Amino acid sequence: MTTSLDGASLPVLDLSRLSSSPEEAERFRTDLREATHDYGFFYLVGHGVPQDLIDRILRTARRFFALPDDDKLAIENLKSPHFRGYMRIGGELTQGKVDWREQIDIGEEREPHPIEDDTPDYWRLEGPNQWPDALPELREVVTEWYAELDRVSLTLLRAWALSLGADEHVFDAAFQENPSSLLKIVRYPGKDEPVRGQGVGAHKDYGVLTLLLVEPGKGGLQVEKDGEWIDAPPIDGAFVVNIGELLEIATDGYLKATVHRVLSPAAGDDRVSIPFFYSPALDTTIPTLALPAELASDARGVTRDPDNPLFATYGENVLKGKLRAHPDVAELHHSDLLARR
Ligand SMILES: O=C(O)CCC(=O)C(=O)O
Ligand SMILES: [Fe+2]
Repeated sequence: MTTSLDGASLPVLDLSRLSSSPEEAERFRTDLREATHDYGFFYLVGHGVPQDLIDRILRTARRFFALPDDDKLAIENLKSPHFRGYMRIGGELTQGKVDWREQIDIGEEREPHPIEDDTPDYWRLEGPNQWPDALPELREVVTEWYAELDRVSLTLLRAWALSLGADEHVFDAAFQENPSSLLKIVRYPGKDEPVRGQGVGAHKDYGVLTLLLVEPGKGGLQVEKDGEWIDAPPIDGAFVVNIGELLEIATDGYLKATVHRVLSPAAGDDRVSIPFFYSPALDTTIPTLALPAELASDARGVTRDPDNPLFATYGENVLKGKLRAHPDVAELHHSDLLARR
């Protein structure tokens, strides 16, 4: 069974069960499948990411946001055609409304992809990061974070594959060469308002799976379930994990990319969170799994929303999201794309 912890509103799964007996590993995989079929969200413990690294990345995040504006704006995302770098409060839209958060977006460190006439548009997302000169340790800790979270993510992805009756390695190829994972380090400032407003608006994540770290004690994340919002406060030492649109596509809706949002903290408070979006190469078209009959009968089909078309090619799906969320970067660097779309 899934562990239950006081106050946990979502299933809690212990990843170390996978390295216990084969029977226990099998039970873990069933729990994983059920949690992501029913909720699309769960808490992950037993993941093996050192607490010291968790503390260090949270501390470094706080130091980054405490830098003078000039240091942060030196790496503003408006300077990057690849949507990388620091975004000031008000720079982002979800469902056409302003998100009340500042953040730094960091991707895989690459050279810009060569662009010719027939190059698919999404290759524009590939390129270098912008790192803050004023905080060199950010790059060090983020590099370690990527290595740890890649490991946890691949372990989860293989467990999903097995639990869905597929080959354990069915998704491996897409993640081995040129993965395009993305890390956001986010701060939600407090706001004085009668009803808690939009920290980040209701959305689904674009990719495969998200590992979210939230500062202890900082609520605000809400997850949609049967038309209601469930609070998902952080549990010390646990990640909040959710699946993205690509796994919904891969399973014809058997697994669910669940809508979630963050409410702004109250005035005088703020909240730091660090979502890691584990993602394949931009030109990956995610394979559709042939589910065993007993699961296939529970597949709900992929969500059809005219305001949010889902694309099976990851680059298309993420470019859709970036152009929509960061219209200022899009206008500045990709006006030709906007005109064409
Ligand atoms: O900050 C959080 O807790 C969640 C952020 C999120 O959902 C996102 O950036 O996609
Ligand atoms: Fe999200």
